[in-house]
Amino acid sequence: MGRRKTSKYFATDKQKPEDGGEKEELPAKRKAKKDDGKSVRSSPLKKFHKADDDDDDFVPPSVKKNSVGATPSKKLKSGSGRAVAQKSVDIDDDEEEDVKKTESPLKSSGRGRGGRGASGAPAVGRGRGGGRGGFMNFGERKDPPHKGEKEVPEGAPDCLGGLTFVISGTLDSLEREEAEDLIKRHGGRVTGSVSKKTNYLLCDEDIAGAKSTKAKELGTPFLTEDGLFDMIRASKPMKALAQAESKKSVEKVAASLPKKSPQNIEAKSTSAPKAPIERMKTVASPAKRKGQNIQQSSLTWTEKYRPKTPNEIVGNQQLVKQLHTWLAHWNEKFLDTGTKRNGKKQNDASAEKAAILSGSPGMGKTTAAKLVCQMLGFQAIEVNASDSRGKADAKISKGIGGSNANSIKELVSNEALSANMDRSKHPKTVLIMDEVDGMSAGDRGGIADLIASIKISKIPIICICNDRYSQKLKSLVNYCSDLRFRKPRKQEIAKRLMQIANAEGLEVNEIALEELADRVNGDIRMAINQLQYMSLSLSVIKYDDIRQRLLSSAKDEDISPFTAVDKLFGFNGGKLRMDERIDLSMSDPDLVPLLIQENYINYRPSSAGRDEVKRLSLIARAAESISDGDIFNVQIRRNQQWQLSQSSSLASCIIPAALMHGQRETLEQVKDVSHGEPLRVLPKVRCHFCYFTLIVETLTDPIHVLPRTRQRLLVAAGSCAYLKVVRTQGKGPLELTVTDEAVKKVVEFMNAYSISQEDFDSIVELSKFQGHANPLEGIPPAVKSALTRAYNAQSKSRMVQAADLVPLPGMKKAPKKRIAAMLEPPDDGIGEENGDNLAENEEENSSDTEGPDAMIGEKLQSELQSLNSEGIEVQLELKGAGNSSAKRKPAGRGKGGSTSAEKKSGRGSGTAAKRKR
Ligand SMILES: Nc1ncnc2c1ncn2[C@@H]1O[C@H](COP(=O)(O)OP(=O)(O)OP(=O)(O)O)[C@@H](O)[C@H]1O
Repeated sequence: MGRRKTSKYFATDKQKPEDGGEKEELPAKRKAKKDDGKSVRSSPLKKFHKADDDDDDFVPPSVKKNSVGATPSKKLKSGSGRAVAQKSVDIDDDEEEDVKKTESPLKSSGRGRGGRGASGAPAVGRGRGGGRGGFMNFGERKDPPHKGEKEVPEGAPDCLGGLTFVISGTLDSLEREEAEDLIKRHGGRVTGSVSKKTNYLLCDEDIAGAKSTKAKELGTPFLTEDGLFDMIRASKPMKALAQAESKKSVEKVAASLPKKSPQNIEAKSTSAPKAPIERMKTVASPAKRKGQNIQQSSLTWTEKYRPKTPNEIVGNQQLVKQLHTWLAHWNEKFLDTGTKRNGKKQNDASAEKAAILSGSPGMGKTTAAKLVCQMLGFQAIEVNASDSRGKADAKISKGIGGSNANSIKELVSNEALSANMDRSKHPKTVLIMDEVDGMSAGDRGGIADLIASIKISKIPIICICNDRYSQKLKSLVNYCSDLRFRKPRKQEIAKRLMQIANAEGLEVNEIALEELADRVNGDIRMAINQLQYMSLSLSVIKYDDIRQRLLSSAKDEDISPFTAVDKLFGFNGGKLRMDERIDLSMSDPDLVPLLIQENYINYRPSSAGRDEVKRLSLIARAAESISDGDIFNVQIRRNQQWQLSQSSSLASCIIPAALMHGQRETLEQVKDVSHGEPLRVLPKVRCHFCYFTLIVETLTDPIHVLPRTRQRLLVAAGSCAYLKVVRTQGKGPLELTVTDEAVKKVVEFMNAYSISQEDFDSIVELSKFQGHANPLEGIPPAVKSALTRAYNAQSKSRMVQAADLVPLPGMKKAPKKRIAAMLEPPDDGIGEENGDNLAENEEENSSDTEGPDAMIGEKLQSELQSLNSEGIEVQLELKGAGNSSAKRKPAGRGKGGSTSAEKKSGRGSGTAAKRKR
């Protein structure tokens, strides 16, 4: 067993596992098992879907029919499904989360779910751990220990046909998504949780999670990655055999035929028995396809295969019935004026005189509405609500020939449509208002008018929308029967697609269709369109073709900034091509940099491994790059230098993500910080790293500290030089006997990292975390005041640099007025004078950006002192020369609002306006 030599999990095979040790094979019968560790054998029969299984999965008849060449029994004999070391690994049960149920990459963005990204190569963009947990849980799974070290076998195309796998834990060399692809490519099915239908639990370690417990309960055999590889490899000779057989049979048929036209032979050969392994569907011959009439073939498949009866609608049958009932009783409920009761109802505002069908696009809402109308003999008048803009004139007469909205009013109130008229002569009418959520806020009371129309309407109105929760529709839904369409299950969609493929004579694998169905996020229209598109170039569609197609079509998809960041920071972020990275970062050039800035600190870079120092240096480099991005950003925003956009996204997104991509470390909230403010700290991490995190947390608040300062502080905090000196080692310079030397060292250190006195106090304050003693305890007051004096004495040489004023080659300088505006005094007058002076100084300084100016430094000095004391953010630079100005936080970078960090660091006295400066 080669794997035992290579896998770290098998290195501990001999250790007795917690639940009873190594299992050779697992019981065939689905009875509850005791954790006695006894080896049991699995029955091959159970590996096929049973009719009485839960209906979670779509089981086409072919699955049952096909005893695929690679039967489970054979596979087991050939060494698959072998023992799995029952090693106990400390992994969350979340690890067992279903990766199958992740959102489709084609889905429109912003739902907060993890990315099954479709951008990039198979393994690319589908981040590990990017399952239902979404962005925050991203990357919680470990890397495979021998990632990419094994050759992935190529087997017969359908050698895993009819088998259902569940993947658990970390595999030896494959990412889960890669394993999933491998299985599907070979005709197997992958589901998210173990059920009676599951044939194998694919795992290389028994992490005793929910899946393995369930598998043991049901007697589902465990299969290692090597077992799977063997299984696939074993199918190769069978494939050759099967192909030979199939070839023979074709030849036989051809020989037995009188020599006729080539078309005939072709037609016959297609009807020859198929190879047992090839479980492709062929119903219509190519000849049939050719024979279809021109009119039919010119139709798009979505039109051609539009359901003809309500029963043909995929999914949501219950809602279709409800709609049918509502419409069938509409007249008697709202129109029959014979009784007093009915007359009252007509004016009842709460009556559901209209129906609203909601759900994401392409699910069949319009189709359902039309079919139900047709079934009940109603004539449907379809109006796109987003076209009928604006409020109708109160006087209907004025609307004649006027706005669309008025014509709707005319329609719904038309006497000719009322019950008094002879119904046999006037067909019943329904108004279908499509895209009611498309009425924009500027539609001058469009929705209100629609409600008014509903109230007076003498015909039923069916409203259709995508976003049921749109604010605009809040009042409308009160007047409507609320029918919310849900995404049909992928198996249902796949079944429909299979019918279409069959009718079109396409050969397509059902697993491939399920993949397509899975990826379109319930959008049947899109699935059908994709299928039609592929049929133009292929007559046999395989799993890989679908993947390929979806990957390329995903490029045109609107990707949300969250997904973009998810991908950039993901494990596979490093594998993305540069153009892909640029696309991702440009998906929202405003928000992506902010998300990068917010999150880069929360990743453990895969290139750093467990090396904390390396990690910190990467953090520092990322922060440096982000602050460079700020400089570009300022040039772009203020000076309209749009040609810098790519440089900006490179600096603020691509470089930080390239440095930091890896595993996300979720931060948790703790409330027991001495200052009473909730802070997030890394769980299970203590010692100085806590402080590091706390400091980082404070410093990552963009209002508190500007990126460049933050970066330096991060380095300081991260390397713990500061804290180590002051606290951890307990022998900081301040404890040195020679006070001057100690003070000098500390001030040098502070200067080196641009740590202001407030920052110093913040760090000291923060390091009191969780009952730790004051790090400055025991340091004599005289030393402390010597430190303050020394720090202040050196402040003359400190210069300030703002992103706004950094001259870029070939760029024009920021206008003086803007700089002055930027430095306007705080609202409450505390620093009015100071602010003005500073503004003046800045003007002067900005005109002298070409070289150092000691005078300016001196002038600024006093201003900076006072600004600092008022809590105004300035960035101090030790570089004696260069441009100088107070730096303002670039607009839009802030989290907004005042933060705990400010309070903690004693800066809470300033107003929000001041802080933003
Ligand atoms: N549930 C379904 N069953 C079968 N075919 C469907 C279904 N949903 C959509 N289709 C196919 O997609 C086409 C478009 O569907 P339809 O216009 O009804 O979707 P919709 O939900 O109204 O979309 P939108 O919200 O964009 O208007 C149909 O002609 C049909 O071919």
